[in-house]
Amino acid sequence: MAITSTTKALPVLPLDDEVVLPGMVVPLDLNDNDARAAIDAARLDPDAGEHPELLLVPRPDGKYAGYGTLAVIEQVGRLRGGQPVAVVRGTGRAKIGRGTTGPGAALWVEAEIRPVAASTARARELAEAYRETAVKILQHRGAFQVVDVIRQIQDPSALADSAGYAPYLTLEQKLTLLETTDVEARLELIGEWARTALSELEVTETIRKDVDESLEKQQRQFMLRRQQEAIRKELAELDGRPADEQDDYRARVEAAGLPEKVREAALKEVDKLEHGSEQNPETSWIRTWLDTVLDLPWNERSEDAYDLPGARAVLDADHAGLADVKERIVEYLAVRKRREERGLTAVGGRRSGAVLALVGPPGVGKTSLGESVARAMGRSFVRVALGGVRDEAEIRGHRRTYVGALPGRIVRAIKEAGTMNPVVLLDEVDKVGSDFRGDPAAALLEVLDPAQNHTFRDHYLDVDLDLSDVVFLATANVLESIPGPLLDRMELVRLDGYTEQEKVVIARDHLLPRQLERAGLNEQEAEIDESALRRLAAEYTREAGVRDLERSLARVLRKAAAKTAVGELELPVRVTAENLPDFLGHPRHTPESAERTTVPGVATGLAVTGAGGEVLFVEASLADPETGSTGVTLTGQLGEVMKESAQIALSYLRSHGAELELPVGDLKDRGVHVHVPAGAVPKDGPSAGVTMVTALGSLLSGRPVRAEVAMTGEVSLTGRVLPIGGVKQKLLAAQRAGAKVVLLPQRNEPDLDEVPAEVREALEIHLVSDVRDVLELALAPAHAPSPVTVG
Ligand SMILES: Nc1ncnc2c1ncn2[C@@H]1O[C@H](COP(=O)(O)OP(=O)(O)OP(=O)(O)O)[C@@H](O)[C@H]1O
Repeated sequence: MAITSTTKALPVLPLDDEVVLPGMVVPLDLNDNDARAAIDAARLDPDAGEHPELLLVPRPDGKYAGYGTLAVIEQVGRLRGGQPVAVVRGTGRAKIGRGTTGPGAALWVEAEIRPVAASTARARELAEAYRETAVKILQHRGAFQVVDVIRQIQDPSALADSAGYAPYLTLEQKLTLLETTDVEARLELIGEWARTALSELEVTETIRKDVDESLEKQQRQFMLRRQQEAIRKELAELDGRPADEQDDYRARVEAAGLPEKVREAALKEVDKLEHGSEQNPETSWIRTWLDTVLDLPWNERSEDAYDLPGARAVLDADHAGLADVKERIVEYLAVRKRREERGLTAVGGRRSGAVLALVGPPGVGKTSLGESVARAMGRSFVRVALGGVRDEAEIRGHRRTYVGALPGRIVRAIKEAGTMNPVVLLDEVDKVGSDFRGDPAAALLEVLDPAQNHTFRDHYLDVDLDLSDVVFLATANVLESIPGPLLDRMELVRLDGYTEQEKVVIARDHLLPRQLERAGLNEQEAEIDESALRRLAAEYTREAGVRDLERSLARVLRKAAAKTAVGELELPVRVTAENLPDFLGHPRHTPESAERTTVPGVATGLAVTGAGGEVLFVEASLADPETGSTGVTLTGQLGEVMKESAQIALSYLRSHGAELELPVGDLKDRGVHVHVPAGAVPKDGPSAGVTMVTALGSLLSGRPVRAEVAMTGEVSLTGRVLPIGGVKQKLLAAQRAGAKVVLLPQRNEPDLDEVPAEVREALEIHLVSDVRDVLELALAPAHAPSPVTVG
């Protein structure tokens, strides 16, 4: 029932949510009433040939569009599931005319078929531009088969209509394409929309890529870290090491509560670790470093618990005697406490009182006093041995780039202490040397300087360490050997040594109980009475401190234990002065002055060495006249100053010998030999002056030196006796050595106050200012036999 060649009556298939353009092939669900009615109607059309036609008309929002797509039914059948479908193919555009009638239940309209105009050059141009854009879009989406299809479409109009499949077009846009019958106009529209779509696609693509990349990096890092961890664990297991959380440095650093700067530095190293391979040698350095950092007690502080009477009680409990030393320590604590209470900070040129230095011979309790201070303050205690340290790196560590680099002793001490505010005892600061490896004393200075030590930097650690809460104490044997700048920072407390009585008390109250315990004996089983202790101190040991005394006690107790074990003795054991040789053999230290000074030319001097006070003997003899030398020969490891003393002594006797009625003529044509046997090498000093003069005077006069006399003092060229140091140590030594008379420079009189009364009473002390008096007092009367017996 054709109306015109270009107008056809056709059944309408309304499309509510799609637009089908010419050229498209679409399936239609025949369960839909409208669809089935239209398909049925088309097939009922008597004019319909092999391929019945119908009109697909968009009906957005329930309103029919003005144009529809002419379509042929390609196939009607059922899907595998039994669902009835028809496949239709769009073949052209038609404008919808007035309604008409036809078979079936469908709506029939008259459709004006719009023929496709012949393509123009402009249309082809637009078509190519569009094709390019469309291909790009398809390539973006990875629809490569569709790309082939698009490339094969020749007709510009058909190409434009292929956009019906494009997912980026809205229904509205597709409808517009349907209604735009002009091919060029349609290509312009679709070209424009496609370009917009493409650029949108490209932008989203870039964004996605960016996002992907960073996401990917994070994910990859995460994954790699996990893998690395797994590998490390496996390696650890293969090596038989436990694979624990110790390996998770990141977590450990995060959990450690490090100071911010330290945390940053540590995380940087963790990063390196996580990016490095297990084989990289740096990896093990980094781990060691991280372990060191994590081992430091960054947040640990012990609560200061010192009240001053309490502190004094602790000091008293740990040490016998030392009243003045304890007082100084308590004062020091009092000042410290007051400063802390006032919140006084280190800054501001505070210099004195920073470091308490305990100076004295070995075994007088310097180290154990340090421990007591820590106990009194309720702090942890560490000892840093500085003896023989010559390398700055010992104090401050090696840079990490060194093979086998380690942190310095200060950092190690803090680690050992386990708190940031321990008492650190710098032991033997006088034995710190310096050489080409830098100056350890300079590093120590920085450690001790309150203005600098809150940001102490160890070369290895390389992060600031706050040492301002550390209490530093120092010990030294010899004051003079402490490097000057360090000495400047120190408040000195001298421990000169103990008298015999003090040693007895220390032994009874402290050393003996400790040694009994070590020997596994109790007080009932073994008793060492005071007479034995006194003899131990006097005849078995000769020292300023009590170290040998403690060792001797230990030996006595070991012997006692052994003797009881073999049945030689029965418990309880009682050790007295009399039976002491049964345990220790004969005493080793008997007074030797008597035998040494029997010949003229030997005098007993007093000196201070690193071990405390000592007696020393100066021996003089005249050289053979044949040698022709008239000078002085010195032997016995004498220092420069001692040599000068000998020269001065000689000069003095040459010029004043006659007044002293000494036959100094001998000195004119005969050389003199002065020898100081190096029993204990005294430290260099001028205090042997009087001893040298006495030895020479004795030699020239033939009068021996009185055995019970010991002396010390510098001599000037005019024969004046000048003051010397170490009076207390020297007097203690004189008493230990069994001297009865001591000659001291007059100007040292004030120093006698420090000397324990016990010692002053035991010795006959003469204060002299002229060397004549020395000779007078020291030389035995002329032509009289020297008194050989000593009290
Ligand atoms: N006054 C004292 N009271 C009780 N014990 C003491 C006293 N003096 C020293 N001692 C004990 O003597 C021993 C030696 O002391 P310590 O090791 O502290 O000596 P030191 O002066 O530090 O020696 P060094 O300079 O060689 O380190 C320690 O066991 C210490 O407890």
